[in-house]
Amino acid sequence: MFADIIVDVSVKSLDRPFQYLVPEEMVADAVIGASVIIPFGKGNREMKGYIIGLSGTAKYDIHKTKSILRVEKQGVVAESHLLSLAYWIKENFGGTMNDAIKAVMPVRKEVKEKVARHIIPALSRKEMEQKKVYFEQKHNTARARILQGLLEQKDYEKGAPYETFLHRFKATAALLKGLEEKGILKIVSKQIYRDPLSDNRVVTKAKVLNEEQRTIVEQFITDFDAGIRKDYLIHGVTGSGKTEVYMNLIDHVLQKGKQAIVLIPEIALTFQTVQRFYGRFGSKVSIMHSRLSAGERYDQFVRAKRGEIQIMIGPRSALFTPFSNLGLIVIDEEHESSYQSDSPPKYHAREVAVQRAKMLHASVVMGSATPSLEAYYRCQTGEYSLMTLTKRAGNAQMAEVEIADLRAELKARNFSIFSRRLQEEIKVRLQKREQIILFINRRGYAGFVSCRECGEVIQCDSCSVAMKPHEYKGKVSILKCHYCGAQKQMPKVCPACGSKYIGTFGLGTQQVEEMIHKHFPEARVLRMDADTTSGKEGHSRILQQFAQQKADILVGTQMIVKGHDFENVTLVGILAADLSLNTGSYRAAERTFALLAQACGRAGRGKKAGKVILQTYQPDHYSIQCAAAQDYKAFYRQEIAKRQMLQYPPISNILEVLVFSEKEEKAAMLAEVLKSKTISYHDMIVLGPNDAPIAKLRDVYRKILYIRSKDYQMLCNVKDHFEKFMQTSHMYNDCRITFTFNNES
Ligand SMILES: Nc1ncnc2c1ncn2[C@@H]1O[C@H](COP(=O)(O)OP(=O)(O)OP(=O)(O)O)[C@@H](O)[C@H]1O
Ligand SMILES: [Zn+2]
Ligand SMILES: [Zn+2]
Repeated sequence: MFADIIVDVSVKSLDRPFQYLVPEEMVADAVIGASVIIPFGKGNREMKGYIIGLSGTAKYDIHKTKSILRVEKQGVVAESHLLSLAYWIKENFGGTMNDAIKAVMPVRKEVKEKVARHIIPALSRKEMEQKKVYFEQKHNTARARILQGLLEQKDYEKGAPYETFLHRFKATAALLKGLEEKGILKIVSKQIYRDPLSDNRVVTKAKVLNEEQRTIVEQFITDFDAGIRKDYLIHGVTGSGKTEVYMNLIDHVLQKGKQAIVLIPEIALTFQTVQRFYGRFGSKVSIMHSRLSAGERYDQFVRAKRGEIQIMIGPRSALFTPFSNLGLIVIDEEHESSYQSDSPPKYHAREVAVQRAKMLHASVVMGSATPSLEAYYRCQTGEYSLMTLTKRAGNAQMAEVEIADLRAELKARNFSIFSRRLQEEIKVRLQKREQIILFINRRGYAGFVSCRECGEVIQCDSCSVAMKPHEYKGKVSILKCHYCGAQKQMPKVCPACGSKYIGTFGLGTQQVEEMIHKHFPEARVLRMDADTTSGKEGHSRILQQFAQQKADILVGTQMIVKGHDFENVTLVGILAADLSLNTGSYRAAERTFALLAQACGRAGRGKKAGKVILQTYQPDHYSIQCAAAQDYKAFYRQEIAKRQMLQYPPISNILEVLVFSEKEEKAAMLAEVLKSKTISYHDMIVLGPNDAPIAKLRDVYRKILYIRSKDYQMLCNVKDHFEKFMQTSHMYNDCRITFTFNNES
């Protein structure tokens, strides 16, 4: 037998299968997905590889075909469908096959499987009792004691650890072995897993669903039981009880003997969310997150593969949990940009989930209060099925939102970062001992030029995105569009109103904390940003303190708007709502709307009514207006029209090609060469090459090309074409390229 093997190196020139002979004694273990050690290259260096195919015929001279040295038995063998999925990822998102295999396989570095011995009864309880009495009558106290020990166990069938018998019941190895030989008990080896969920489980009962929730659950169940699998999108306003719906769907899928994966953004993976699933499903659930060690993560995959858990919760990577009978993939907060991988293969979890579900005849349920334009657009075209939750669950009302116009504050000579209305409201809440969240929109911090008097932002005339200031000798002199490369001089006065209050500015969390202490010295403040959350549990520690009402005000960046549920929060202040409108990305309006609508959704989730003050320099912008009205559909209509006009995704597709080299001329030259190769393709718009937004990183220069086409497959062809070129042209050996399709950030 012969095996096709991918070598474990992410080098483009080795990115093809190599054929090896499978020695007779390894045939049983050399299955597709197994990892193997092979002699590679002229020196026959021992390398690791993965079997991706098997066949009976040799492709090359059989006398020259080398043999596999050994099959690594430790570890999970990737399901063969996961390998097909890896291939699909490579084809659709770029990167090497090795990168893709790595993405779908659990890490197995530094893994030592812990094995412990366990004693289980080999007789029924009744027989065991009779045997015990028999030994007692024979005055064989040691044996009787051990049998008594087995009978005492809470769960008789499960027995107890070997050690327990040695210590508590004073057994000896010989004694236990003797009893095993007599067929009274069994000594088994069990693998010990690291379980990331602690045992302090609070059991939570399922809630009685409201009508909207029930409708969704019923529709899903009807489809599911009829064998219909679909990709659904639940558009449910903040606090509408989506999580409760997911749990009911999962419950049904589990009852049908299938398993479920729940994707949630890493940042939302707090004790709160996990506790809800754990409370409902107990030990059927496992989690995956970046703070687990490689070994712990690996263990979770092993448990899934052996059928010991039925639900896996985690970020992107949990998508590849090797369940044997997957029925459902839930993607919570579907709009989150963290679902796109930022290292090769730069796949999008939404697309991969849909593909994996298709391969396994499973359903996908996405949910969001602010769906991505992609997902909602696909509901319009009929690709996804739309389901909606229009009301907050359990009687809570949507918060009332007020816009505070910062231009007017400036006119009234209020130079504070808090508008007058926000100051009033903070005072009231502090008096009432209700809690406050102050949210600073730090996306796009200081990365654009705007007017403090009229709110005008300097934009590129042809791309409709904010232009990026470029510093020269510590001063901003020119502005550049990073899509098309257009340049403008830094204006001295505002082109719209003539004001001289024009420039770059931003706001930090620390600064806000200081201002609170100045304005409201009695307030207890918690700050949540990259500095305060660096520790292992920093994140959840702060949230927990706030939930226990140990502070009046929580100040933070985007990380505080994600899916948290604090019932005593009645005021949310959004300090610089429009900063993120100006990141220079075509997704800026979408990101801003989502961030603001989610932030508004944090207020008034309990019995008390909520209020939001949204401070902005651009009160008329549709992102701000629609977020304040918490009107997703109105936002979608305007945004999709803009995407249509400018041919941005989801109407069209954008392939971003990054070219890296330590020599700037070399990177620029390669980018030009690649651009020239696109001439043979039709209906394609190529922008650039330009400096990438980060033009130089760790002494490596980065040039960027944007290629737009309505036809995704055509962009994949271009990618293949570029990859082939890179493999064959030695001139650019010192350069590297990566691809990103329809960038999410
Ligand atoms: N049927 C119900 N009856 C009573 N309370 C409910 C019901 N469903 C959900 N809830 C409660 O409503 C609150 C909001 O629910 P949940 O967090 O699931 O909403 P969500 O849609 O996920 O919100 P977000 O998108 O803002 O994170 C929770 O406290 C939840 O326990
Ligand atoms: Zn102006
Ligand atoms: Zn431009």
